[in-house]
Amino acid sequence: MGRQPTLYSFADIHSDLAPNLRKYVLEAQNEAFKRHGVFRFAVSGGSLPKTLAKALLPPSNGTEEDKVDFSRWEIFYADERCVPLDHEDSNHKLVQEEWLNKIPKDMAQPKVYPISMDNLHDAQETADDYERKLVSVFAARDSVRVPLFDLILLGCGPDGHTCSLFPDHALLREHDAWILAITDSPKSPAKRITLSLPIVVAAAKIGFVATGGGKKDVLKMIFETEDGSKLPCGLVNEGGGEKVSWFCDKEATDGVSFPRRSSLI
Ligand SMILES: O=C(O)[C@H](O)[C@@H](O)[C@H](O)[C@H](O)COP(=O)(O)O
Repeated sequence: MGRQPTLYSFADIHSDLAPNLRKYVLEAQNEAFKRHGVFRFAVSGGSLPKTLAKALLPPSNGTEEDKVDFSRWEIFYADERCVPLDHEDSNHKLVQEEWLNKIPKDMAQPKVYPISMDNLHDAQETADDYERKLVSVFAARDSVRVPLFDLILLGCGPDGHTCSLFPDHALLREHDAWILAITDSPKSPAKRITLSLPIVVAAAKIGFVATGGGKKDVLKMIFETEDGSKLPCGLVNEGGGEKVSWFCDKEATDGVSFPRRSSLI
């Protein structure tokens, strides 16, 4: 049981899921500050940036635990689409528009590491370039052999994909590279860059945010079936165990019998 992820189910995104997600992210931030003075955080696209903005943009309640100190945040991407960074399909553009650009200008700003799209036609070179970037940022500080993110926040696709790791794809068996290129993604656009599964499960904490009735079938599958445990989200559950938390609403967990919690506050 100790190796199981935690599944939270909230009544409402705005008044319930968002404040709990805030608490979770800030706990991860505070633990990371104690460990090494910075907070290294990776984020993906989809509906997540909007929910993250709901969680993190409201002002602090004044307590030390609730203080967001962006001056010590380093933000990375869990996955990106191979399009220019100002293209409407770009995860970086989405994260900027939904969240980062809304951080009040009189607050310290986080350091953001977008996946450079200077070499749009060569996805592998783009992946290698981001891996070199991670080597320089992480290894310089901690002399680590793998990048240990303090927190990675992910979405869950209706097919069970996460990051740009898709069901049954050969990239799920990649164990050496940190950053992977996919050129045949079943979800458009076909060319994408993604963290590899071993890097995701190495993180100190891994959070999923999955909301809406469109997620209930895949959540039932992930939490309750053998086949679901082999989907990319199921593999993160298996590899990350108790480091994994799911932030869902009641529509997404409708009919899921895996034990649920309704608050971490
Ligand atoms: O680039 C992408 O396509 C996203 O990063 C992708 O992995 C997303 O997180 C899931 O598809 C869930 O998306 P929703 O939260 O919008 O369902």
